Amino acid sequence: MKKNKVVIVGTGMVGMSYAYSMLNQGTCEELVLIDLDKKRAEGEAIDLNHGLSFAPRKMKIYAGDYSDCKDAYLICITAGAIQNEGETRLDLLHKNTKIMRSIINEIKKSGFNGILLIATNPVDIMTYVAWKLSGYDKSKVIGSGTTLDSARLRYTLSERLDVNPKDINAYVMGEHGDSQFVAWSYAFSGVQPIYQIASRKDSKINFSDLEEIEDEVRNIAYKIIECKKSTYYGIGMALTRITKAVLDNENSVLTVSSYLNGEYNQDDVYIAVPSIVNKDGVREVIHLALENTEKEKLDNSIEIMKENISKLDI
Ligand SMILES: NC(=O)C1=CN([C@@H]2O[C@H](COP(=O)(O)OP(=O)(O)OC[C@H]3O[C@@H](n4cnc5c(N)ncnc54)[C@H](O)[C@@H]3O)[C@@H](O)[C@H]2O)C=CC1
Ligand SMILES: CC(=O)C(=O)O
Repeated sequence: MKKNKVVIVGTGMVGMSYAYSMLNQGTCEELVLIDLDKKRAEGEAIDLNHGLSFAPRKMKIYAGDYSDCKDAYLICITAGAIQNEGETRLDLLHKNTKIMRSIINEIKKSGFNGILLIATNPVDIMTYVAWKLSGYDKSKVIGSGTTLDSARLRYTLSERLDVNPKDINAYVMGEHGDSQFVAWSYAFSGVQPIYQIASRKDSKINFSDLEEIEDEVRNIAYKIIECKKSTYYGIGMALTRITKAVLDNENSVLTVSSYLNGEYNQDDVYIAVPSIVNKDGVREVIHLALENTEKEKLDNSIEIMKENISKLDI
């Protein structure tokens, strides 16, 4: 296995935003692009290569096929249908399960033995599907989960509080979808709990603002889709962040879709919870002592995931 080789399956808007972000950050040494539309992947590879003189490191970028998966360290699947205006991510369930099945079959045939990162929606369920069909280790199959939503939350809070988003430690948990929620009891601006900030009379935010922010973060993808049909830069950078955590063996805390095996008193489901990510994938699921209402929201998300999984023939 090559330690710095990444394959992207799906060179649409999400796949290419991810590739462009990795090129700009110098995240890997070798990058392979695979798509059903081979010509598209070929054109994207040529275009990216023309940016190499401006990139922070040398990279080998080319359009390939599934035989290139064999020695890759990480494969990210970004192939799949997108939501039409008004559709939820869950509306993509059957279409994208079919696509996922065909891709996983090919990846398995290649002899791949690395980390599988899923972005295709509905991402928590697609991660479960990828795991189930591949038979790979639970910890080596990861979904992007609410990494993007947590970044949206950090940005929104940073704007309201006028604090660098990097200093906001706050997490969106549960489904990457309509039932997601913010774990406010674990949200901090620097060293200050957000609850404490919201309870101060002279504060920039109050408790009703927190509800508004949570709602905004939950629904912002719908607004982007209404404005420009799909979202891709944010997820491209979120996927780069996760990839870096794996390739650099970072042990970083990210809200990826992780397999629950007793944590939060739940099992046999992938859902977004803070997890420690390193070279082995998810090293550890962090089991937070959530407030009762937060735990109910997590359970609700999990119920929705399980109900939808039960509709699938996998
Ligand atoms: N997890 C997250 O936070 C986010 C997930 N997404 C999801 O990412 C997925 C991709 O979105 P976009 O890139 O905008 O779509 P897109 O339509 O721009 O690209 C999809 C690509 O997948 C390819 N493809 C389809 N079936 C394939 C197969 N069997 N094998 C190989 N390639 C195949 C298509 O040829 C196309 O190039 C969607 O499901 C979308 O909902 C989008 C944004 C955020
Ligand atoms: C489309 C999508 O899943 C997002 O932007 O959150």
